[in-house]
Amino acid sequence: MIFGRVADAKTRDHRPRFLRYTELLVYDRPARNQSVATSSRSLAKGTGSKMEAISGKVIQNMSVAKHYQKDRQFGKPHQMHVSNRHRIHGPFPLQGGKLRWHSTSSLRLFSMSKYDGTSVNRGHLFCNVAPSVPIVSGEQKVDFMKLQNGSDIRGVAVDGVEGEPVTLTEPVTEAIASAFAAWLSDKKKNGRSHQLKISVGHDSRISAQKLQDAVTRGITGVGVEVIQYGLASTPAMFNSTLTPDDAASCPVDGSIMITASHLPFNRNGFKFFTSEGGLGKPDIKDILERAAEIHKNRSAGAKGSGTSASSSVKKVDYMSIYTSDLVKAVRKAAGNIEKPLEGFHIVVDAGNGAGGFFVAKVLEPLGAITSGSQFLKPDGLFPNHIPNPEDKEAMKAITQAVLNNKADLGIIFDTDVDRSAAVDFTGKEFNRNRLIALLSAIVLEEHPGTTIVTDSVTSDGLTTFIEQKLGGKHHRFKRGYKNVIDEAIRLNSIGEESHLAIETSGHGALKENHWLDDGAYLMVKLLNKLASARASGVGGGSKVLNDLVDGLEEPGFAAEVRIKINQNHPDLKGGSFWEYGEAVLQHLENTVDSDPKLSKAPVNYEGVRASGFGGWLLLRLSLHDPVLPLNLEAPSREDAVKLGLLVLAAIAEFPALDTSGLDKFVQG
Ligand SMILES: O=P(O)(O)OC[C@H]1O[C@H](O)[C@H](O)[C@@H](O)[C@@H]1O
Repeated sequence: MIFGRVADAKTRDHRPRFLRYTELLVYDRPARNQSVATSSRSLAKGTGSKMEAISGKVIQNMSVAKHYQKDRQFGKPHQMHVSNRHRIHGPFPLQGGKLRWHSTSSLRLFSMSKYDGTSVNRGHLFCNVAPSVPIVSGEQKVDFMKLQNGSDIRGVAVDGVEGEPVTLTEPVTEAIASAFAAWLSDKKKNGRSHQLKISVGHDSRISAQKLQDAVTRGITGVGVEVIQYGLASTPAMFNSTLTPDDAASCPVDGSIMITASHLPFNRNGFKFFTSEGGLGKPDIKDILERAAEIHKNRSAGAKGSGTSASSSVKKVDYMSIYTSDLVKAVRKAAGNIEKPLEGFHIVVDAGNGAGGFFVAKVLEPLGAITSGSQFLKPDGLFPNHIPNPEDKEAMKAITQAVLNNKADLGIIFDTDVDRSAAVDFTGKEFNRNRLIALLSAIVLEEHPGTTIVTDSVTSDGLTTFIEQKLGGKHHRFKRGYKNVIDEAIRLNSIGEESHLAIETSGHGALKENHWLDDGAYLMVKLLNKLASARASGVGGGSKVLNDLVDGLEEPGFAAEVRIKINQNHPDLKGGSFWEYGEAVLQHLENTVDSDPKLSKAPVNYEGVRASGFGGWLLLRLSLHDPVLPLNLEAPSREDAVKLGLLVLAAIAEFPALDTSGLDKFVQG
């Protein structure tokens, strides 16, 4: 039998306005107890027909015309249909523009994901429908370790982008989920009196449902209970391991969020939590090693997950529970007023990620006017802009919404709501250093003198602001939200009080909120300020927020240039890109030491940071990629170019570096 699937996709990552195409994936679907290989072979051998050519293959580059209405203002449904404008490589059962299929075969067309409110409502088109089964075909060797991305797991979950084959298949996902359950079971084996429970949630990606099903099979297959939250935010998932709630079976023992944050539509991944926080790199490595073993055994015919399912699956509307705490926090800050935001006009841009809940479940119950909010409906193709506060287009979109609606405040989230940024009533962004400055001002009012931990690419002006204006201490640490949070926890453990760990990327965590990395909670801190200022009679609406960052010196010019390391270049001499990058950094450090125009930062935790020409530069190794990101800030572009030229000269003797971006930058 043939099992086919059409996955909707975009031709270019993140670019909503480009042509979309649809791709047909054809898999052999073996009869019960029949191996894929057998099925495939007999199919090919038996008929010699058209089916032979497509047996077991993924047919790519099929362009299916469809009409798609942009969901610019929610409410407009997506439309899609298959027409006769097909460009197919290889035989395909189409006749007169309609899909025709072999009578003994089944074809399932997945239309674009369509969501409604907080519950996922996928539109599936079925032709000669047969129940889908876990796809186990074509899985050869899987390099599980390559799925590790720092403290997350990330992979390709949807076919459709050339050169990016699916790595997060359903069997791989099942194995990872089983491995997490096994890891958790080992961790909790002492003193446990109940059956383990794991909550599972996902963002708006088109592969969410498929992976949620596979994760559920993987967990229940090893006898652990699953509580599905459906569309959720990453911080809500962590919260479910902490906050008691009987109806929701909370706290759960562990939690899995299915997300790839702001990455392109075809990716997906997992974040794992216990009540101790997000799992770190060594835990992820452990889980992937276990998953590889499980997958190997299952592929070799050992009893698979799903077949031994013995535990239950429960569905819970957890976002309602989680958001009620956010609402309570704002009411409390305003002296228990029911609608403390009455009269404030606040627009939200969820970028079609998971953050749309903030309007109906947080702002509206608090009395805010939310008209003009945009892209609240989840759509895993991200048709409007990338849900990412670091993205210029995204920030432009929310800024425009604030100005068009004459709103008091704009709020923007990333896909899974662990990051956020805001825009003030004048259209100025509370993002990067300015967001950190604002949160620092709020936190330092509550905890005078406390240490603010930030990532490494924060500005000199921010340090001056935190230390001289606010009377706090700025601890500029490393890039990476987990690094920043862990450092703040470490400081507290050695007696240095810290209440805020925050990155320029919009990740931020507060001690008062269990060091939960929560974009929604960061915004709640701003709402608290608005509500409490008004409750205490301070006028001026949202200007109270602008006043808090008054005096922050902002650079005239800031840029990040990412310099790639060609891992296949002979100059690496068989070594790793990491070693090569370290050698580049050492060389730059020597150059800085001997250049009177530059002075090395006295305290620095990663890469090389130096001041010069009224600004600063930081060259460091990326956390994940064979890349050396260079950050430059200076009073003017001209000064930043001078810094760039010095770096360019220093790294010229490393031919494995692709300096084209930096060349372009210095040439203007
Ligand atoms: O080191 P880079 O490649 O610039 O990436 C750094 C970023 O990686 C991930 O996206 C993390 O979630 C961020 O916390 C971190 O800032």
